[in-house]
Formats: sequence, C-alpha cells, structure tokens
Amino acid sequence: MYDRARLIELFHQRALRFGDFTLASGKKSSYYLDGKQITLHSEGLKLLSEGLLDLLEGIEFDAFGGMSLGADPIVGGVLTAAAARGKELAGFLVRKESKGHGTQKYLEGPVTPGMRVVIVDDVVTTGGSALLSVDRSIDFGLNVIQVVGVVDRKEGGAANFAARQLPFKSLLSIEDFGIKPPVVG
Ligand SMILES: O=P(O)(O)OC[C@H]1O[C@H](OP(=O)(O)OP(=O)(O)O)[C@H](O)[C@@H]1O
Ligand SMILES: O=C(O)c1cc(=O)[nH]c(=O)[nH]1
Repeated sequence: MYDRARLIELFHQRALRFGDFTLASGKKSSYYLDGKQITLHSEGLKLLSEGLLDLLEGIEFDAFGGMSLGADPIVGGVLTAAAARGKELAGFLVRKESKGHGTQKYLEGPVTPGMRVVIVDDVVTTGGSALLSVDRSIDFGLNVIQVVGVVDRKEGGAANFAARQLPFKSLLSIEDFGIKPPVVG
C-alpha cells in the first residue's frame, strides 16, 4: 500500500504552480502541474510507481508504456516496482515524432503484437496525448486494455477515453489539490 497523502504533499510542494499557462491542447490554465518534478524525484517516482501497480491490481496485462517524455520515468519506475513484486512486465515508450532514420519506429521496447498493454500519462487533461499513444500502440498491433494517469485534471480526458471504450483510472485528481475542475460538456 503506497502513501497517497505523501504523494499529494510532494505534488503540492514541488509540482503545482499558479500563473498563466498554455497547455498541450492549446487551452489556457491558471495552474500547472509539472509532473516531471515528481516523476524524476526518487521518493516521488517510488510512491507513484507503487501506487500505479496497486491501482492495476487484478488487471492482467503484459506491458506498460506511454508517450515520451511524460511517460519515460514512470515506465522505468513501474517496471522496477513490478520486478520487486516478482511480476514480469515489458515496458515501451511511444515517440511523439517518428525517428526518421534507422528503424523508423514510433514504439520502442520489447513489445510484440497481441500483447495486452496499459497506457500511462503523468498528467491527463484532454487525454489527447494518451490517445495518440493508444493509436500508435494499436497501429503496432498491441491490445490496449486500460489507460492510467497519475493526475487527472478532469478536463475531458475521462469522457474522451470512454468514447473510445477505453477503461480509465487515475491515481490522483485535481480535486486532491483543492482545485475544482471546470464543467466540461
Ligand atoms: O491530456 P492532454 O491534453 O494531452 O495533456 C496532457 C499532456 O501534456 C503534457 O505533455 P507535453 O505535451 O507537455 O509533453 P512532454 O511530456 O513531452 O513535456 C503531459 O505530460 C501530458 O502528456
Ligand atoms: O494539459 C497539459 O498540457 C498539462 C497540464 C498540466 O497541469 N501539466 C502538464 O504537464 N501538462
């Protein structure tokens, strides 16, 4: 069982910033969660990796991956935490841009078509980034069975995953930081 309260405290201390921000989706926001301040921190990565494995308890999957850069440290953390639990798991990273030379691949890692995979993102806003990972994974032949986020800002992501019949869970939501999400229609 991971220490959820401590993970929230770390996000509060290190990742949550107020100001004027433009998000990946082009939306404007008065706050920003810099997930990498947590995913690239020893205690933060350990906590969220344990938390994600707890969240995925009971779900059968072969591989865990997501869009680079947000997913990079998380995938490493979850694979290490899985090994400590005696669970074999493959990891993979999805490139934003095609490599353009060499293998020309979008997906990197020891995955093979037909594997049941979970897609992760550090912060989910509209879910657009996670859905791009989903589409590239499907194109590769993977069977996407679940999407997980570390923090859900609750700005349409869940509805967009539901529209694609993709189960979605997140470890934390923006409400854990006392922030009310906008009403999305
Ligand atoms: O749910 P969405 O609307 O897609 O927004 C969330 C995405 O935005 C951020 O990535 P960013 O595009 O900043 O890329 P980076 O992780 O490479 O910095 C974040 O890491 C998520 O991947
Ligand atoms: O929507 C985004 O781009 C976004 C929001 C946020 O709070 N943090 C982040 O890394 N990305």
